[in-house]
Amino acid sequence: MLAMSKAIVKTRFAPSPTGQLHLGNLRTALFSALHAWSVGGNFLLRIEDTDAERSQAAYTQALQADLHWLGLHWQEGPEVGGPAGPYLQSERAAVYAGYYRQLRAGGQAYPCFCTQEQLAATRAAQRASGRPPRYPGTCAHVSADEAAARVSAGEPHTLRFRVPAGELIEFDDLVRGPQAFRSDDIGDFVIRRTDGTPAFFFCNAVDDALMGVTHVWRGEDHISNTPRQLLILRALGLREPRYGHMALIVGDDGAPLSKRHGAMSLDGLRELGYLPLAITNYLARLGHSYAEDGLLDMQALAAGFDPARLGKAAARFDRTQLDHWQRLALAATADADLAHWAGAACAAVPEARRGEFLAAVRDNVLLPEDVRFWAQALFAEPAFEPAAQSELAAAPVALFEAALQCLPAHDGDFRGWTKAVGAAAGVKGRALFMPLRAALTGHTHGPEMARVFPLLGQQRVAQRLRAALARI
Ligand SMILES: Nc1ncnc2c1ncn2[C@@H]1O[C@H](COP(=O)(O)OP(=O)(O)OP(=O)(O)O)[C@@H](O)[C@H]1O
Ligand SMILES: [Zn+2]
Repeated sequence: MLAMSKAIVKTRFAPSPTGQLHLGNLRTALFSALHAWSVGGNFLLRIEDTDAERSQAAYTQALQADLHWLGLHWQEGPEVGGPAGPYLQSERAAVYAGYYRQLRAGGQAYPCFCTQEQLAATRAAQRASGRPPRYPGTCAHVSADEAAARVSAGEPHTLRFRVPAGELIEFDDLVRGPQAFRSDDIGDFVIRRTDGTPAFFFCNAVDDALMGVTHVWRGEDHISNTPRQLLILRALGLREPRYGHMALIVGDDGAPLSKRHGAMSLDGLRELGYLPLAITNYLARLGHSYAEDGLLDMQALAAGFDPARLGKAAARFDRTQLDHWQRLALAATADADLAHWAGAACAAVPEARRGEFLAAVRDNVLLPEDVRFWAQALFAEPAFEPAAQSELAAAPVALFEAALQCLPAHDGDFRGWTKAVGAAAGVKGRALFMPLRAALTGHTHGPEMARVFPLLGQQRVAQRLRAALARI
């Protein structure tokens, strides 16, 4: 019997290690991984570190740590290896050399000896006459002999791809549908820089093909690169992946998030205390819709992922939405894991009381800075907010006197205590609870008083009641 061969989906994330990853980069990584995993395929990581000046090994390490932290573990790439390595482009020069030779042998690439100054002058002249800047083909007709002589003489040169004339380059974008570009609008472009390093168009396209990537998900900043990359692949007879160009994530200023422009990095969000589950759930809903509104783990995010649900509109980074997912992610965090998350934010709380404290405030915090706020308010000096001050001012003195009197009989028992205080002072409901909350915490909102009360302890409660009396 003939076995049906089912093509395995392979997607990839191919960042340049030139800065800390931001949410724009990470959504691309997330959707790539989710697409592969949604159909039992593989997710590959490739490091595009060909720009020696801007690339740093520390960023390569950092981006791998970021991906692991989010749960985006790749099946092929650095650390795990695979059949198509190495996965750092800086280690693939020998692979590229063979393909450069192939293009040159077929006349599809040629050395260009134009200097930066010459190229700049040409561009300026083209702009001045209203034409789009494009390489005019100066070196395209240098004879093979002359070119060889100049190369052996050590004349600096790039390698350019010879773009065929009069072709229509078409592809069906996974997000944006059918696309068509005229080859006549594309000047012969550089595929190897003067220093011998590969240009993006070239190594990115060649590696996708050699690594067996079936679907390239990337930001729409790359869409105009795609026809060039298809030309290279067609010239080399390499397999073309499908391309999907997603709308970019923009910041508050409307500009796309970018490493260069110092977008808030994942590292920055982690420092603030955002949880990986909050970030993945937030990103998965940014430009993609799920039937499910609740928090989903990576497996469920993959199961519900459908490329057909990707939107075309640019998405704006929205902290309020992120906070919504942070709230859900925090609610899903076990009590035992909260102390680690809160870290130094609990410093004001005696170590033995931290578990109890975190259990009391967990529904009232989003980030460790909020934990710090309540640690201060409950265990150090509360900073009285104006609303709390007004509550104290409006409450009868008798209320606080009764509160002090009833205290010894109801240690740690908030319900019993407030019942007794209410009866003794003749107040109930809001008029009873608000002034007590204000006196004990300095605020008119916050964690459940039934939990705060035992946490404060009789002595501190008495102190604060006396302080309240002194204030009014
Ligand atoms: N603002 C953004 N929104 C969505 N995707 C983005 C955004 N910026 C970059 N990407 C995507 O992230 C992937 C990795 O890109 P790259 O490493 O070049 O990042 P970059 O932030 O564009 O860097 P740089 O600022 O150095 O150009 C690419 O697929 C790119 O399209
Ligand atoms: Zn030239």
